[in-house]
Amino acid sequence: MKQYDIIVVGTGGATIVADAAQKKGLNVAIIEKGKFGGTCLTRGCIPTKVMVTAANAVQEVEEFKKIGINVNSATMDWDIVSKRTWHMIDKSAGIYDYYNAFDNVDVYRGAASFVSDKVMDIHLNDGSGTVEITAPTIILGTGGYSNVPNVPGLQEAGFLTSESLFGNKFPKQPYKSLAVLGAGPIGVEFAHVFASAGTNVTILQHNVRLVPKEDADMSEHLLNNYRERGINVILNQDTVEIRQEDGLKVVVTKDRTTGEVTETKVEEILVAAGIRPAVEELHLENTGIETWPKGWIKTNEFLETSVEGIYALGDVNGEPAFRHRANYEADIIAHNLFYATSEKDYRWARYDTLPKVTFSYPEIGSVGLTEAEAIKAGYNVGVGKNFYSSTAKGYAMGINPGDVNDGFVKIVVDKDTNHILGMHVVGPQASILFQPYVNLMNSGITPLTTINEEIASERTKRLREKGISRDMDPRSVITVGETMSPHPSLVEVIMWTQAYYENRW
Ligand SMILES: Cc1cc2nc3c(=O)[nH]c(=O)nc-3n(C[C@H](O)[C@H](O)[C@H](O)COP(=O)(O)OP(=O)(O)OC[C@H]3O[C@@H](n4cnc5c(N)ncnc54)[C@H](O)[C@@H]3O)c2cc1C
Ligand SMILES: NC(=O)c1ccc[n+]([C@@H]2O[C@H](COP(=O)([O-])OP(=O)(O)OC[C@H]3O[C@@H](n4cnc5c(N)ncnc54)[C@H](O)[C@@H]3O)[C@@H](O)[C@H]2O)c1
Repeated sequence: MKQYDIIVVGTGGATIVADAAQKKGLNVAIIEKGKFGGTCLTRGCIPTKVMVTAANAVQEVEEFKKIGINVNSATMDWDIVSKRTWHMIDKSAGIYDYYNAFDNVDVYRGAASFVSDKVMDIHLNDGSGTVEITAPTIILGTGGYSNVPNVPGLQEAGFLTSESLFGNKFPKQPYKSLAVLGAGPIGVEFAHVFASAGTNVTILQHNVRLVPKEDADMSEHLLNNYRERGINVILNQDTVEIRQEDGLKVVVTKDRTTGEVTETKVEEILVAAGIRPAVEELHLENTGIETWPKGWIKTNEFLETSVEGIYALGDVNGEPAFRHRANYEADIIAHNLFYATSEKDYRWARYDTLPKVTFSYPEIGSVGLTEAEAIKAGYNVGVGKNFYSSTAKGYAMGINPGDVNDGFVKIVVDKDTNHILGMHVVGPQASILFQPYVNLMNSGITPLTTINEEIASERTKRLREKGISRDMDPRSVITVGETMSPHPSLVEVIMWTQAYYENRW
């Protein structure tokens, strides 16, 4: 059995740990069963944002008239947008070559499973058999998959998920009509893309709101804008069955309150109903790794699992699923394993300053608690709102009070301390606007906060007992490097100067 210093499973965010280990000269095994680069590059953030950027341009042209620019309506050149999308997905091939070139790295194309706590079997993709390897340190960054609801007739009718859309079902031209099941970030982003490409889009959402994880005011503003531009949104629906009729697919849904039945006849169905963790193939039952009921791997603030030396990061340890969260967690693991100068210098994860962006049109950017969450948490909540139209720049952009696209900013404050609890923006460039608040909320003296107390190596117990804290000096370039910024957004242009300055990644 081949022995390594570290095994890294999955080539999304986990590659940050692999990079650090490689640079330290350790013997590294990287295992990937699918496309190198993981979800974000090959079927998630990057291809969707290439398409969303084109869709944004189509919508922005419509707004030019308001500021005195006469142009014809824009149309999307599907072939060019598709080529640009696949140009990014195909970058995956270079990642294998990159890692394979290092003498101290072995790259395995196959699915990893646990034989016991520190021993893994790799079922090689080429069918040549299995390889057994071991290491004292194992990093699990296996991500997640689309959750496909059990709806009668769905499998028979056929459907898309983000995996198959960016796989063998990528359309040669936009669909004539599309039903999107689910209106989290995936649903509303694809609805925007296809509606901008000329597809007749219907969103069928289970919840009473679009993007229900965001502040309710954001959902309402997005709903008004989607309906205004002709996207058919039907909320509060249970999907009852799918029928096939005249070569089309009929989605039968029922209002969860009134029971009213709606039939939506479309060319294609996109399922965007959340994700589940990629754990089945890992055979965690052969280890002491504990999971939550739906399979997410339990981790603590140091990203440790319940087996010492095994860490889990990114989508596989729970939601919300963001590539910048996976990167942040991987950076913490890499720091603690390879760069920390003493135990006092150890880093830990905090999630109250996690930035979130939904690349809908308009965009939504947020950090921290929603108004409802803050009230539920027992704070003495104060709220402030400001509309784009109240500023000179808003006027210059052609946004007037009362316009359906008059976006706004909502701040949620603890009135007892004046501390910012949350910041929410909906409107043009929302993905950029809220970042100063992420930096502010992430700075100051930060005490270690325990996550999942029962998961604790001896070192973790020691650090918790000591009650260490970290000085997040707001003027320090190191603090910038330890602050998350939403991916993929223009904020990264400024935030990542730190990474290049420090030669961090
Ligand atoms: C359509 C879509 C759009 C998105 N847009 C955004 C966005 O704009 N911004 C954002 O921040 N996030 C976005 N996300 C979420 C983001 O893509 C994920 O949160 C992120 O990619 C997760 O990274 P990860 O490192 O946890 O896992 P992944 O990137 O999923 O990597 C896991 C890898 O592990 C491999 N693997 C799994 N099991 C095994 C095994 N047993 N053996 C070997 N290999 C294995 C998989 O093949 C995969 O390549 C989007 C997701 C989707 C689906
Ligand atoms: N911009 C971004 O950063 C970005 C983009 C896409 C995805 N992501 C992440 O990826 C993950 C998955 O995204 P998502 O949008 O699938 O998940 P989600 O869980 O946020 O949303 C799924 C939505 O589907 C609805 N739903 C569930 N079952 C349904 C059914 N049978 N019929 C109709 N509606 C149903 C739910 O009410 C929910 O609002 C999330 O964690 C998200 O944060 C992030």
